[in-house]
Amino acid sequence: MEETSSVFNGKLNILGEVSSGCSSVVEFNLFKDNELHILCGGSSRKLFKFDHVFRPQDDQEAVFAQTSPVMTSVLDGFNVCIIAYGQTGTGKTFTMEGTSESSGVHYRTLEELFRISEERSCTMKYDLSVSMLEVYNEKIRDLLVEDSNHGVKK
Ligand SMILES: Nc1ncnc2c1ncn2[C@@H]1O[C@H](COP(=O)(O)OP(=O)(O)OP(=O)(O)O)[C@@H](O)[C@H]1O
Repeated sequence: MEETSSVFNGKLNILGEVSSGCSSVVEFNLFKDNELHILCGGSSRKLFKFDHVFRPQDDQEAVFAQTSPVMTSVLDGFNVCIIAYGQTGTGKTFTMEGTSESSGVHYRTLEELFRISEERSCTMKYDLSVSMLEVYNEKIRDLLVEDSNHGVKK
């Protein structure tokens, strides 16, 4: 997914994917990384505010830089949940799992958790375990067993 962007009146517009006669309906405020503008036609627009909005040029490293303090807080006793939510093809798997060249949140988090637990090994002992579940069509499936119904492990 190759995108270029341009700065226009302090707003960031996505080009690239919209080069074939279409136009982007998403606009970012360059000075506020927590705002997303949806253009609704004419001069009408809707403003959504979040804790943080990633831009098209933000890579896996940028996403992990935001999420890692939350993820690693589990080692200090906090419960953490990160949910990738969105319609099909919007990049949930890419963001969470990534590719061999560009790993996502899962791999980076595990590396970081192991790194910190090693660093603290003189004073703390951590037991790390992983479970991976998919919720699809209101059914929960254990992704770490080959066939959830028969319990055959991968
Ligand atoms: N930030 C990104 N940079 C480059 N490629 C991306 C990015 N996000 C998604 N893609 C690509 O877009 C395609 C769809 O992404 P992905 O499979 O992650 O979507 P998804 O939300 O998990 O879809 P589904 O709900 O159908 O499983 C993939 O080919 C993926 O590699």
